[in-house]
Amino acid sequence: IYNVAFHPLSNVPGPSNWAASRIPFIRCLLRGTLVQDVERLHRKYGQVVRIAPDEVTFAHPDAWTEILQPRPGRQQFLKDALWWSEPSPKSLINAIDPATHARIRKTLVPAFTSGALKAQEPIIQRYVSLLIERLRQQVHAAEVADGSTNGAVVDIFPWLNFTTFDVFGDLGFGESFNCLEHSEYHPWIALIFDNIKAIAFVNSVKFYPALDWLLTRCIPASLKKVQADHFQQVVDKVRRRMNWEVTREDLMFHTLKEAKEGQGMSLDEIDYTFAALTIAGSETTATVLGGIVNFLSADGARCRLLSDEVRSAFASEAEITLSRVGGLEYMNGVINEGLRLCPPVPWILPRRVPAGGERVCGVWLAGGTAVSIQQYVLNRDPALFHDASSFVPERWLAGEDSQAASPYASDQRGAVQAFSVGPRSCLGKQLAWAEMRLIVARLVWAFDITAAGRERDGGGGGGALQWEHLRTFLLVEKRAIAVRLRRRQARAGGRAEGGASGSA
Ligand code: HEM
Repeated sequence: IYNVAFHPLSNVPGPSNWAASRIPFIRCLLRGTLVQDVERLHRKYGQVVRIAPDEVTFAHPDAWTEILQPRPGRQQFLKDALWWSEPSPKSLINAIDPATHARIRKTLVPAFTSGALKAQEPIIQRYVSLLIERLRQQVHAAEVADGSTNGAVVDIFPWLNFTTFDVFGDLGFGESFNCLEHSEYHPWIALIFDNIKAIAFVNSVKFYPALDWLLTRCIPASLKKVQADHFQQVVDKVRRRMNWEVTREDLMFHTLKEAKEGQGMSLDEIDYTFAALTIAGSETTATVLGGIVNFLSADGARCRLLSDEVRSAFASEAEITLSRVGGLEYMNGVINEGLRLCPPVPWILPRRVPAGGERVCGVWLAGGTAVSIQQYVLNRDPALFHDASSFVPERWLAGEDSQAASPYASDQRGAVQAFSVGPRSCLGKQLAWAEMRLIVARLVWAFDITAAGRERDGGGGGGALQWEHLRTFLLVEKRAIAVRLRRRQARAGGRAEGGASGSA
């Protein structure tokens, strides 16, 4: 009764059972449906909703700057210790203290500049070429088997994951995970999603400190062992990388250089940071790519627009380089639309309102209140985007926001911040864009892509897979995206693949 009627947050809109206890939140978190359930609450109660006794969540464009962007005269909203605290030592991602975070981030920044990315391009290209080669082999094998030219049906999600993990393995540790080489998940990677799911479960226990001790002891020994083995593999990789005299400037180069000089990160911090980076730098990019392929495969007209743009921009596959793909306007629209509808971090985990309280999006909140941002919900808000749940790359094209006649003129493009903003925003944004551009361009250069099957429960959304049905356990759970890949066919005035040089 106190939480609902007398608590300082009792004036914030929201369902009374969520305001009364954490239980509805935890139930949805453990079911993996929190994002969809909170979306229903936002549509009913508005852009600011109380989703727990001490948490208010925002699907409001101003929340990005008001919560995450430090401003003069205002204290910073720090990451909520409940989600990011011990037992692990500090890493870039879980460091809460701004000075610790800034020290770790400063060490890593040189590895993520445009100059560094240029030097990393040959490594990224190598794995994108291997991806295309493996997919071509599948098409060839299927066509030989059934004596047709119908191509092959492929679940594309694992292949995208293989590529982003192999790229990160090479860039981060100097050794690929060899997923593409062996056409299967490295056993360590196969466990990552279970590990993330486990974190969601463990965190739900932390809401009840009195039970925490007991429930933590209920976590099966086998799960604890999986987590320990997982981490040990990163430690082994870091140690191997440290013993190599590598001159190329990969992601660990500057970190190790500073560590040798007794600066930057401690060994523990390096281990934990690179363990977190392996997931942050691979799962995320693969999710957006999966979303893009899913939507395009179900929309022949838009897929053709994209492949026409790519195929007419380059005379050969070898010409598809980072410096040249950046200028493809329709492709940029496709990727932006993928980031809008399929954000791999669908909700930004809570920050705490600083002591003394602050106003956020017009609502006064007491110090210590947890505040989170629902970017999946925000990006699909019909009040902010015309035809909000449809995949429409055109909304991002130059001029659409200034032509009064365009249905997308009033779209709030700035509300989409898939990489977040402020000092904790994504460090790998440029690397992610580079991978997405090269992979999307090379896929539509090489193949005509169509959806191979649609979910039987169908209805709305578009794509072989209904994105709205995917569960979230901090990150988005992956399900099969069955697409038919055919070697590209010549269109009027165009070239068939035989005319393209530089095969992978
Ligand atoms: C499309 C791909 C990606 C998206 C949409 C994305 C999104 C995000 C978001 C939303 C955050 C902030 C999370 C929070 O504040 O709770 C974040 C943080 C981060 N991301 Fe990404 N990410 C992507 C790819 C990558 C890649 C490729 C890397 C590196 C290899 C990377 C490294 C990081 C790191 C290190 C942080 C933590 C930064 C800090 O706390 O200072 N991400 N990312």
